[in-house]
Amino acid sequence: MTAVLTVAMPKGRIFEEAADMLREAGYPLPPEFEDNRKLIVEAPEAGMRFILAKPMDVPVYVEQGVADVGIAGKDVMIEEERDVYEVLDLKISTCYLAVAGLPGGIKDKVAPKVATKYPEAASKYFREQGEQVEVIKLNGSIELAPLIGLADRIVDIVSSGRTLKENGLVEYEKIMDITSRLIVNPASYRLYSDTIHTLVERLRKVTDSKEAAR
Ligand SMILES: Nc1ncnc2c1ncn2[C@@H]1O[C@H](COP(=O)(O)OP(=O)(O)OP(=O)(O)O)[C@@H](O)[C@H]1O
Ligand SMILES: O=P(O)(O)OC[C@H]1O[C@H](OP(=O)(O)OP(=O)(O)O)[C@H](O)[C@@H]1O
Repeated sequence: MTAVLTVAMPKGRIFEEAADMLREAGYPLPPEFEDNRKLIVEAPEAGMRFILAKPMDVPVYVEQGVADVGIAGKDVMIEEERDVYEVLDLKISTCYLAVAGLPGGIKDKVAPKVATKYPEAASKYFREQGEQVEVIKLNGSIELAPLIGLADRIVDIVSSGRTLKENGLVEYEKIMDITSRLIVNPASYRLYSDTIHTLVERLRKVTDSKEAAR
């Protein structure tokens, strides 16, 4: 039997690309899907029910089992480390996580301050590099921190590189490439294995055909 899946969708940047991809995969979403402020949207023809969440919260809904599947950036996955299965790289919302700061930033400072929206990911990265840093958590406008002396470096997402450039900052090192992932609640994966398997395979076809067209 085909189950109705509850899907945790990230509001914001990823939303549109993810919705387009689901449509391409053959899941008809209502035309008003994109332009209302409802947080729960039924899509019976797709056999889905969507909950629209803050990107950072998507793995929480999926881990807790109130959503069967979800779409989350790899940045969110490494920051949150939730008990969910990451089953497919959707290859959308491409960007990367990097260390940046002022040009010629002091490299040999003891325990430099690092401002970031990703304290766990940043701490892990510097630990692996064998470098001691003091991590300062911010919620946005990360590029401000080195400009006003709050931090020596930042760990943040880079996409076009425009924000760094326009604020006179430079990239020191790339940490990792980021794309969005399809994630699944482990119990749902067992309970609704056929429906979830079909979803994964259909989405995989879309990513593969996009890859082939490149
Ligand atoms: N230039 C970018 N900046 C930030 N995130 C990006 C960028 N490009 C792609 N992404 C992806 O989009 C996700 C963030 O989306 P979005 O900016 O809508 O959410 P947010 O960070 O919670 O924003 P806000 O706090 O402003 O609501 C990230 O998890 C990342 O995977
Ligand atoms: O390389 P770019 O294309 O310039 O994109 C990167 C910028 O976009 C994000 O910020 P966002 O717009 O989400 O604002 P925020 O500062 O509120 O997080 C990110 O934190 C960078 O600041």
